[in-house]
Amino acid sequence: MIEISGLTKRFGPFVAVNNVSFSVPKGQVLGFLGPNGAGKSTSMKMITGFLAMTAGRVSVCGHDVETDTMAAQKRMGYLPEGAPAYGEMTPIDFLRFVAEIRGLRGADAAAAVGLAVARTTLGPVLDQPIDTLSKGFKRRVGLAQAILHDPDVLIMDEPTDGLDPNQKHQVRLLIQEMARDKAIIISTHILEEVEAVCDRALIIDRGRIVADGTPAELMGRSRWHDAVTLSVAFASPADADAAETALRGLAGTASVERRDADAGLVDFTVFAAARTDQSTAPLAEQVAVLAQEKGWTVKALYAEKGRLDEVFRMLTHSDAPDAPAGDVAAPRQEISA
Ligand SMILES: Nc1ncnc2c1ncn2[C@@H]1O[C@H](COP(=O)(O)OP(=O)(O)OP(=O)(O)O)[C@@H](O)[C@H]1O
Repeated sequence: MIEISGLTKRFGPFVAVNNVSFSVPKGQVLGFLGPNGAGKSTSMKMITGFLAMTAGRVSVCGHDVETDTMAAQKRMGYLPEGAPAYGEMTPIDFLRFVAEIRGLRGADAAAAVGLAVARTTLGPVLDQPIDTLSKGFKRRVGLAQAILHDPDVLIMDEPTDGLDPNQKHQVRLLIQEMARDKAIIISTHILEEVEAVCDRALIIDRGRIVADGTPAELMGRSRWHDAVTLSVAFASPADADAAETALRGLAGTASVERRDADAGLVDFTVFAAARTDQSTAPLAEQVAVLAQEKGWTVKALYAEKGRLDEVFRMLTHSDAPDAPAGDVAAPRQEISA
């Protein structure tokens, strides 16, 4: 439903988005991750046709965003960053206005506005000027206008920004519910959100894609992937030393960290070696079997899927200094009408 190839944006000599290509099929929620200034909002503005691209091509439901902008925008809902414009309007007037420009009339418009209001629980503030609303309600007005015409494609720039935990949960449920028959791109800084709602994540850094995979695949790149932490009570320090040696000797172990607590309680974190042979037992199982064989008094044991924040830090930079002007996709040839 969304096809993007070679998407590039320069601001003077600065390259904000650098030769980005990906596609999103129906039914997929794609998470767009990256540090501040990575190029997420700029990409979303180009995908939705609100910012001219320097090079590349974007097609939405078969419509070229640059040459067939209106048709592409009809199929899209867009939640930009920040609050909706027209702050002096009330949410109900704003949504009726959006329904009208989306071509909805009469009962269809009323039904669409009613459904969007219900889905974003805007009922209590419908008659209050948007400027006077809390950040969370402003965000929900933006969300309501994006979903109003039930678009096939939804592009949402930090949809849960400014929402309290209950509202975040509600919006994530709404995204999951809508995902079945839409292609959705969301940008977010909240890594739990990626695990909660995204089927796939793209990490973008300094305008380039640096990772593309399911949340599980990305977590698989973490040092913490399959790591096992266990707390064991030992009668003597010598027993703890022997246990550490045994843990280090397991086939699946890459390394072991040890933290001695009071009263003979020791925490071990056993990091997993890359599992090349799938017929060997997972590390958690190897550790559990060892603990049972040795008769350790295990107080707690858990395995981790991996840590997305660690993968994010590994792949991205915390700042976005000026990118070099070279090494950029060639500008697209002008297409004559
Ligand atoms: N109109 C503009 N003129 C010059 N530079 C711009 C313009 N718009 C964006 N940029 C620059 O492009 C880079 C990417 O910005 P963008 O807003 O896309 O980042 P982002 O990934 O959305 O960041 P954030 O997470 O902070 O929202 C930034 O360095 C930004 O300063």
